[in-house]
Amino acid sequence: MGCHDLQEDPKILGFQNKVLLMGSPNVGKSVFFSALTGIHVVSSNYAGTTVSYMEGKMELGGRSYSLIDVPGTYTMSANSEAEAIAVRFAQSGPEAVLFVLDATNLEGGLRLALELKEYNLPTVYALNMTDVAERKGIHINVSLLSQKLGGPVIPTVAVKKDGFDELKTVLEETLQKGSSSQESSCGCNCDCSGSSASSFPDSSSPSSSGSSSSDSSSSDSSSSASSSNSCGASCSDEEKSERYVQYWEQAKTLAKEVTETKEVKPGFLDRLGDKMVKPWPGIPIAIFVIVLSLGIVVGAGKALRAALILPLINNIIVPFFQNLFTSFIPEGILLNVLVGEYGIFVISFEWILGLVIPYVIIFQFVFTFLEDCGYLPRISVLFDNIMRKLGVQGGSLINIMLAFGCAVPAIIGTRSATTKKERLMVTTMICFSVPCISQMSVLIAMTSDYSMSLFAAVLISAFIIFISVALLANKVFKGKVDPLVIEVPNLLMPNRKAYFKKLWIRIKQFIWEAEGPMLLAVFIAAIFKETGMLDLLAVWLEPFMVGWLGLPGEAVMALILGIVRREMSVAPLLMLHLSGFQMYIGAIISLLYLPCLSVFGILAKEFNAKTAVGIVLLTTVSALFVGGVINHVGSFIFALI
Ligand SMILES: Nc1nc2c(ncn2[C@@H]2O[C@H](COP(=O)(O)OP(=O)(O)OP(=O)(O)O)[C@@H](O)[C@H]2O)c(=O)[nH]1
Ligand SMILES: [Mg+2]
Repeated sequence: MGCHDLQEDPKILGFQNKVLLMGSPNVGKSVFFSALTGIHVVSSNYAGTTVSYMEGKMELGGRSYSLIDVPGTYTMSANSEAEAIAVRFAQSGPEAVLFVLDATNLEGGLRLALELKEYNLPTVYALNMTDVAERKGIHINVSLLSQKLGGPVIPTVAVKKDGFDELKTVLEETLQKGSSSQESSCGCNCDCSGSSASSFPDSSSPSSSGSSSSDSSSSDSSSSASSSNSCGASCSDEEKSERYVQYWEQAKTLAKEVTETKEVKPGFLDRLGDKMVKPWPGIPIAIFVIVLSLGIVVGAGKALRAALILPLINNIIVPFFQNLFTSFIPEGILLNVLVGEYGIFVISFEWILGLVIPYVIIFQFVFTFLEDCGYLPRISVLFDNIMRKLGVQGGSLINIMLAFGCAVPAIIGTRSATTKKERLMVTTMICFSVPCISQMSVLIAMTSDYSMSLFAAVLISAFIIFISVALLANKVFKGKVDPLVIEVPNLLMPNRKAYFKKLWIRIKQFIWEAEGPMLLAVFIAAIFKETGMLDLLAVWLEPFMVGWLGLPGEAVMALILGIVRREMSVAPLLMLHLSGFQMYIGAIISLLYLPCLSVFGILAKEFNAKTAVGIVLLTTVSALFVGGVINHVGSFIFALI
């Protein structure tokens, strides 16, 4: 069964000498991956950071292996797309598994470890987070655990690479042994009758068997009625849930047997972490954290811009290029395209370096900290009830928060959603009403330079739009939303080195990925303005722009550039000396307006072209409709007072 399904997945089968990094979500797999392959992948302190797999080369004992960072899973029953990938890899004939256990939550990891034993794969266990376990007074009897699991167990602190030398040696030995004894490449070896418990050495005879001890003659797909591609999923639903309960029971017993917990007074972080998930004082703390984060981004971004970046642009960079080009290019269109009002060498600095970069950098500082300390899942738990009323789980808040950074990883992150409805709902909410930080930066500059209350009005409106979109989408999308299953991680002080590395990678990635499209938008703007095309278009579209939206005709530039990048749907408005009310209309249109080209691409890839086109049409129409309605209602009210 399983092996047949894999033929459809040549990419997964294609990797040579696979070693799988597996385990529950948020146990540190990606930190192992980065350390063992030298490839940096994002790791964050919440479940579901890795939703697709990563492959990297790892050298051990003179041989090269493909190390695969498999998405974290709670079970092998393929409940989400991320779990389905894990199942497919387990069935793809890997040479070995490096299974990461979290020492502070052994039971959950063991449940999955026992289930994975059905696949008969040579396995090395890394008992990670032993630093946090120690802080909590948790002591684990490593040799007993190793006996019970029938495979080597190595204690580690991944963020400090503690235990890695031993881990590599043991993994190398296991791989050598495995390559001489491995027979089958499809290890699926489960027994729906419940005797799969035999894959777990009996606790009364701890040393009796190893990871390859399970009964290889037990049933395979022939016993199955189901067509799912998971080993365990070949059983009927009833059998599956029986097996699930069985594994829980075994994991619970085993965890109890090997764990000794000393009473230690919980430290400050543990106490704070517990308090943060209770409505009191969790909700006031959450409001404080959100307001403080916003305050830091707005305040520090504005300060950085005013004190450093604007003087640099206005006094040094732009005059330099103006002098340079005027010295050898005669007055005319070419000079204007380069250094005129909308010149490429003027607005690329003013918009990209002056408006976007300062806020993006500070946002990443704050967000990466919240991500790595483990606060985001706490917000998810806290607001689960409210989010559920809107039609999604609290857990989806993590992806929604991620979208403030950029919608692209957030939409990819929705792969961890357990139902199609949840995925569609969250994606729609992100596309319609969550501004990315680039767009926010320009909104902050545009509205707060005018008045802080205008900025507050835009934020409140964005919140109302968010709720309305969710309620509407909840009616439109049929299906169910599963209850929240989220593991609240330990509250950690982020590891300084890992934090700065991730920050640097994110900023570099932003500049690398956003720079091209931003420059393209700047180029289009310069050509449109300086060749007179903008004026023509402005006259042509005047009835719509002025009559319906209440904006000057030239504001059409914002609508054109907004197709390329979201922040460019606001930046051109800065040049137009708008009134406060017009700025508000422009801000709301930009909030609702179509997502940028990259988002369009990812929607087409993750869903299909129809969904992508549908979202683009709906966002555009609703932005222009709502903008016009605000203009007319507002003008009517102003006329009355
Ligand atoms: N204190 C401490 N933190 C760790 C250790 N190992 C990993 N972490 C942190 O734990 C968090 C989770 O690590 P990840 O590597 O993202 O976990 P993952 O298993 O890849 O998670 P998913 O991709 O969600 O399945 C990160 O914030 C890491 O920095 C450790 O041994 N000690
Ligand atoms: Mg990961």
